[in-house]
Amino acid sequence: MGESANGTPVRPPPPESPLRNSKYSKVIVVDNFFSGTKDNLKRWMGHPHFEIIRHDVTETLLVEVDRIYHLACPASPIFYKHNPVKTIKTNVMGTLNMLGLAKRVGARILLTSTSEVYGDPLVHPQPEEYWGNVNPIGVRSCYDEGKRVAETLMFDYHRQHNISIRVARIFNTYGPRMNIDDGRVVSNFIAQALRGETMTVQAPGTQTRSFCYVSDMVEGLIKLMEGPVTGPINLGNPGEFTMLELAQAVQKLIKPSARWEIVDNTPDDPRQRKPDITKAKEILGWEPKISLAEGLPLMAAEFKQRLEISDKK
Ligand SMILES: NC(=O)c1ccc[n+]([C@@H]2O[C@H](COP(=O)([O-])OP(=O)(O)OC[C@H]3O[C@@H](n4cnc5c(N)ncnc54)[C@H](O)[C@@H]3O)[C@@H](O)[C@H]2O)c1
Ligand SMILES: O=c1ccn([C@@H]2O[C@H](COP(=O)(O)OP(=O)(O)O[C@H]3OC[C@@H](O)[C@H](O)[C@H]3O)[C@@H](O)[C@H]2O)c(=O)[nH]1
Repeated sequence: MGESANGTPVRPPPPESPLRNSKYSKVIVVDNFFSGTKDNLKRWMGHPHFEIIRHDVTETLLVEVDRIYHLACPASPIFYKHNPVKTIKTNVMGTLNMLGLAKRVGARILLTSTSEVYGDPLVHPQPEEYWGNVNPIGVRSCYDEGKRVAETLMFDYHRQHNISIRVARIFNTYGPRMNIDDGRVVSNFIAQALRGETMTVQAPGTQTRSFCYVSDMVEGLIKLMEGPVTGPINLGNPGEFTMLELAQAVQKLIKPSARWEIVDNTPDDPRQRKPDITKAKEILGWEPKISLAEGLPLMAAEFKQRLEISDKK
């Protein structure tokens, strides 16, 4: 038995499934398309080892798999606050169903938890040992308390049923193919600047976030899934920026004449956030490679294409 980051023993992987022995990996995407879109999957459609199932994870799912990346959840604050009861159901019942599936087929399961489990953190930067500062009855609770329960379920299934688990605590991640109207800050600022709209900096503007480019995140998730520890492990880019600094970076990149205004914020917005990624570096040999200055232009170029904005405009 190996030892995990938090001292929880890691059980040996379940017996080899027939899928593990096949020459190629097969991927089954399960999504109810609440905030996602099939457009992002077009290039894989028709591939013999790729399949999509329209399914809501709050319902039971019967498939044969040996790895489960459990990402399904509304993730943008405007989406998760839109139907908070559904958000918490997705976190609780969705995670229970995915754990039930993992138990039935002997699969390893990875949960994409979040930096939001640290709430409005009183420790900075945030290490995995920090228990957080979360409002249990606020407008964000459906998401942050939901993810905290999802983590609890993961570890209870691990201890009680010997399920092989991995828990990633993801910090703000961005990149091409995000929903243009997703509502999160990087996509908002880029879309607003490209459309010639005023960027909406929510008050006070001095709150900080650390932004990780999507390809770095995917690499981190795969390393965690195939690595030796259960986690929880922070995955994120430690570069820390205020929202005003982000607006300035987008202005410099897209249009010097782009403007921003300070608008009202919603309650319980964390004032600071930055991952301590010592564990990810030491245990997984992972750290992000793409800085915000490198990632923003890649995202802006793809947003331009989708918004059909030419460089001459
Ligand atoms: N991007 C980030 O900054 C970030 C940070 C921390 C954690 N996460 C987590 O990573 C995961 C992916 O986030 P994302 O940023 O790619 O968001 P996203 O909205 O692009 O992806 C979430 C996906 O889950 C699907 N979904 C939602 N509810 C579902 C349900 N009940 N059944 C089936 N599918 C459902 C959506 O349709 C969408 O395709 C989420 O679990 C999120 O909480 C993301
Ligand atoms: O238009 C906007 C949108 C957001 N913001 C600010 O930008 C900061 C980041 O907001 P986002 O909505 O992008 O994301 P948050 O950091 O609040 O939450 C995210 O955290 C990690 C994940 O789990 C989720 O993807 C999401 O909950 C906040 O301080 C918010 O007030 C703006 O200034 N303007």
